[in-house]
Amino acid sequence: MEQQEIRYRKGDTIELIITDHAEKDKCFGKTAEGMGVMVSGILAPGDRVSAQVYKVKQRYLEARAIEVLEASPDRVEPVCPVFGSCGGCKWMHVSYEAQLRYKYKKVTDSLAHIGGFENPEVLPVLAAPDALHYRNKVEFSCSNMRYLLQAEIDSDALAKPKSFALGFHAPGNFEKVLDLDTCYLAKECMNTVLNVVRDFALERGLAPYAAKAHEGYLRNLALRYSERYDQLMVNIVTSWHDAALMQALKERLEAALPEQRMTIVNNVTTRRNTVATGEQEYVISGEGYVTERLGDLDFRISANSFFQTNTRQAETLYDQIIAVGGITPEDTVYDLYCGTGTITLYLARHCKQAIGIEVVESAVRDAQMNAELNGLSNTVFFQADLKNFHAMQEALAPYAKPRIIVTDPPRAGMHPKALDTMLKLQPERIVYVSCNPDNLARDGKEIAARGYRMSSAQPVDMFPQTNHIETVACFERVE
Ligand SMILES: C[S@@+](CC[C@H](N)C(=O)[O-])C[C@H]1O[C@@H](n2cnc3c(N)ncnc32)[C@H](O)[C@@H]1O
Repeated sequence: MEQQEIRYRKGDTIELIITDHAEKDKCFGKTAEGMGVMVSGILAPGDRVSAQVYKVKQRYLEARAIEVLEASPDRVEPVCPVFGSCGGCKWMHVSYEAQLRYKYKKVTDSLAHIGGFENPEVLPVLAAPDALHYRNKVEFSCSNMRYLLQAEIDSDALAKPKSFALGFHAPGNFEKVLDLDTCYLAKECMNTVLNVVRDFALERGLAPYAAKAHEGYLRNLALRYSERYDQLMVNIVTSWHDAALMQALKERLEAALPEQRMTIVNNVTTRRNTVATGEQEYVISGEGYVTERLGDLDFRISANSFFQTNTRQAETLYDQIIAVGGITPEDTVYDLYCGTGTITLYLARHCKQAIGIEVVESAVRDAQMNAELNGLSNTVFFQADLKNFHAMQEALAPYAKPRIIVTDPPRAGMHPKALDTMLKLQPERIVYVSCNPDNLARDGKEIAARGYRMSSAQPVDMFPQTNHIETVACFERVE
């Protein structure tokens, strides 16, 4: 008898097995009849779930998970009680071993399917030594609209005021903030500060920032921690400066953390956006920056400087770059998208000349200062948009041609013009550091088409409990 085709309709409840991760925090699944489904929900490959269809496409369905009927063996109990409501961690519901497996698969799949690399040889992911409390920087937001947890909505009992929250933005919501007392990715001293600042703000009746109305005083609490020197930076971002209030808060923080080396700064901004950078900075106590050590280099990090957020894995990542770069003392090396020059300085210890290029002016200033701090005089930094890399050749002419180019672009990958100019320089080796496997694969495809062979791809896990993965890919010129 001929099998009857099943017709799916919007609103149908279906049952399916989750097979893989998909784009934008969704998962792929398949019904028993073999129909592909893109499902949203906190899911893991191996889960059997029921879901409600909300879109019927010609070749697949889109659905929202209703219930996990049978849990994947990868699942574990998340340590954070607000996991799922907070957008910070995406994969706390699966074991760390499973997270590494998923990340490995993501890099391999992207290189194969987008990059066209046949059976790409991807090395096992270098796991982070700490799966929790690894972040050296956390930015909390303050809002007059507290995001309510489902349990609170269901019970109608509000344990805290609705009109004040200090924590993380609810996923996809620029106004509402989930009030937190503990972030499991932050250091313990950061959580202490979070609670001291909240208590202080509530006691004093400080007005939380209202994003839509663009009013209120307290906007963000940005914290940085230097592991090597045990220094904490507390950056209170407000809409105006109130010296007496800052003094009182300083005393409160020092009383709560009497042993902690601490610097307190107040960044003031009148901008509409919710980014935690100020137009003006007031140093309330200490030096106004922290110093961190990577390898045998010191880096001075001020409130608004970029620095890798996982210190221990940053060292692993940079060691990988040196290991695959094959750099000799005669080499000139370019470091494209150099940020505050951390990679450039790492490279400078091994080569004759290291040249960093970066668009953000303050980052270039930090890079120059850090080169001085470490006595590395064989570095040069250019402030430029790499979209115009081709127009920089005259400025670069006094320096030797680079044998090796390191590139560490933002998530979007390299601008096509920057990629083209880099390939026209024909370095012997390109070390591509990427935080986005899809764009690494896209750019890697072009690099391979222009006469290079991908000789290694090493994923490094900088962000446990999230779906992010960093990869160091090495390309060698063959033609
Ligand atoms: C992933 S970060 C790399 C930072 C640095 N390599 C490190 O490890 O600390 C990317 C950097 O690219 C810079 N950037 C973004 N777009 C750029 C552009 N068009 N031209 C030059 N630099 C750019 C950003 O400011 C940022 O510092």
